[in-house]
Amino acid sequence: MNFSDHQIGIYAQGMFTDTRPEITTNLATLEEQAAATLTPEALGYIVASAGSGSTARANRDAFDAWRIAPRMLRSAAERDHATTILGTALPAPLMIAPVGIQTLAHPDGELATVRAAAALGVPYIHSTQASHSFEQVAEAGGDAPRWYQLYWPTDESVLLSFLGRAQDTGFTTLVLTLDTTLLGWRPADLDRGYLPFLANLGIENYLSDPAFRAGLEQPVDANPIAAAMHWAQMFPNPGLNWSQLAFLRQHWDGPIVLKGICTVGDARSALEHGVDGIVVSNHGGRQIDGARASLDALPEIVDAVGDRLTVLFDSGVRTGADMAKALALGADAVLLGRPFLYGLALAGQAGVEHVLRCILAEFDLVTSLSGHTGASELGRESVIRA
Ligand SMILES: Cc1cc2nc3c(=O)[nH]c(=O)nc-3n(C[C@H](O)[C@H](O)[C@H](O)COP(=O)(O)O)c2cc1C
Ligand SMILES: CCCCC(=O)C(=O)O
Repeated sequence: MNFSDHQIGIYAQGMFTDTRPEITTNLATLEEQAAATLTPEALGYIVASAGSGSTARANRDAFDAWRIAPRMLRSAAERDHATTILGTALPAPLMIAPVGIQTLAHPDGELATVRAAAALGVPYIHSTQASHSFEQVAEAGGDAPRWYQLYWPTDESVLLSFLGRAQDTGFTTLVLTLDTTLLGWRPADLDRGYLPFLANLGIENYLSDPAFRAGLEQPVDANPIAAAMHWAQMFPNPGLNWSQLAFLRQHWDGPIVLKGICTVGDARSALEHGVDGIVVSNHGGRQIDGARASLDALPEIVDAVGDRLTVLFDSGVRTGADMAKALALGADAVLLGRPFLYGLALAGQAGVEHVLRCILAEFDLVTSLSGHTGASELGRESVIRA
């Protein structure tokens, strides 16, 4: 795939038509454009962060504190960014972060996102909170690489049912999210008394689950509120602890990744507990207001475990240059969060594709212009503290 062709295509569109592209190519300001299409509730849920927003801001500040140190005259005509992460082939070290309830952004929700993933070969990670089921996404997704993100419910029959359905429908790697055993303090939602999974949005991934349904006194359709409350009772799991990972190993036949690691100590524990990878992440600042920036945690975690664990990264990635910085600081691949959701909000599948193509094209240009022939050449010498 030649990512920079996307740039030429955009210029050519300007040459042959007098219409403006409907979605901006400025990934840094995409949020403003998407905001205009979302309801206040959806906007608050998607964009706002925990508490005062200090961690979300810190995520961005951390990117600004690193600058790319470009090198010249290095023969970067032929470039190859392809890589393989835990057995999954990627055209470049980019994946789509797990995001719940995507129908909040667009009626096609996860179906649009997985189709965009298939069109570009960029992996899609299916949230436990998805508004479409494993089965619907597997059918829509064709040959898109697909992983599954688990929120560990306290009801063991539902947990086992999720793991079984995910494996039966071809999700290859399990991502266990650690940082959301309780929902963080989110004033934008609290002020409106708004929580999507209590807002009767039909979160099909669990509403369709046979084990979940077996625990209901009335069918979902007869009493949707009771169904939502049933989920609200099994979702919080603050008792989750390291010793339970052995149980996942027994019931998941494939790689396991822990998402939400922010310290060297936890990265070492992940290694000791025999998982295959981690995602250095603070959940986009949505959980602990005041937590450190995800990018600030990355280099020391890579130094401690990077040679023995796959280290993925998210929280704050907005542009191709951000992607290059995180890879330079040692991430094996980055997860794109809110930006793809903005593309989804603006134009469904086409919008997600647009955002993925833009970030990949910009990444290709930034790395090439700074003297690299591929993502694998990015290293600490590629960046410098501002
Ligand atoms: C609206 C929304 C919903 C999310 N839902 C999930 C989820 O279901 N599971 C999960 O592990 N992370 C979820 N996340 C967190 C993302 O996977 C990712 O960690 C985060 O978006 C990265 O931060 P960024 O968007 O600022 O780059 C969600 C994020 C957003 C914005
Ligand atoms: C209950 C959490 C649902 C999705 C999520 O992870 C988020 O909103 O950040």
